[in-house]
Amino acid sequence: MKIVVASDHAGLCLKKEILAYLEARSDIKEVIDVGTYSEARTHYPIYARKAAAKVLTGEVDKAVIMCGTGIGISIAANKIKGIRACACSEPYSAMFSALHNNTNVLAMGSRVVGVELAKMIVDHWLKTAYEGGRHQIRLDMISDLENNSTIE
Ligand SMILES: O=C[C@H](O)[C@H](O)[C@H](O)COP(=O)(O)O
Repeated sequence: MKIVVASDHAGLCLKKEILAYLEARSDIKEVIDVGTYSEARTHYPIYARKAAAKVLTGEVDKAVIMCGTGIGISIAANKIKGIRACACSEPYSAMFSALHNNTNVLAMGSRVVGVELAKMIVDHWLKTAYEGGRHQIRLDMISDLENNSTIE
């Protein structure tokens, strides 16, 4: 499996920890870090977009993205067609986002979760496969929203 990681300045410290954690795992073939690389204040949509691009081109399988809360960067990622991002601060939601929603992006907040909890969230997310079945009609409905998002 290949993973891209990304963060703004606020998520940088957690991203460094998660990057090292993923690189140490034997089941992860490659981890790509698309920034940010310094603590200089920046803007999370830039990094949501960079990570999403890697997922959508198929260069990587999934993305783990971080900002202060995980909220802004997940909102940005979810604006990109084909991205299903979840912002998680506990493992249960991460696991069910994979099982039911086939999420391809996991967002976390470095000002919200500690490093060990974040690793546990990543573990549960990565080890859980999409269940398909009844959930696919809902994902198809989400795709319809992406293609026709004007609400009358
Ligand atoms: O949802 C937004 C993120 O948490 C940002 O990381 C946060 O807003 C950045 O805040 P600041 O510019 O005050 O570091």
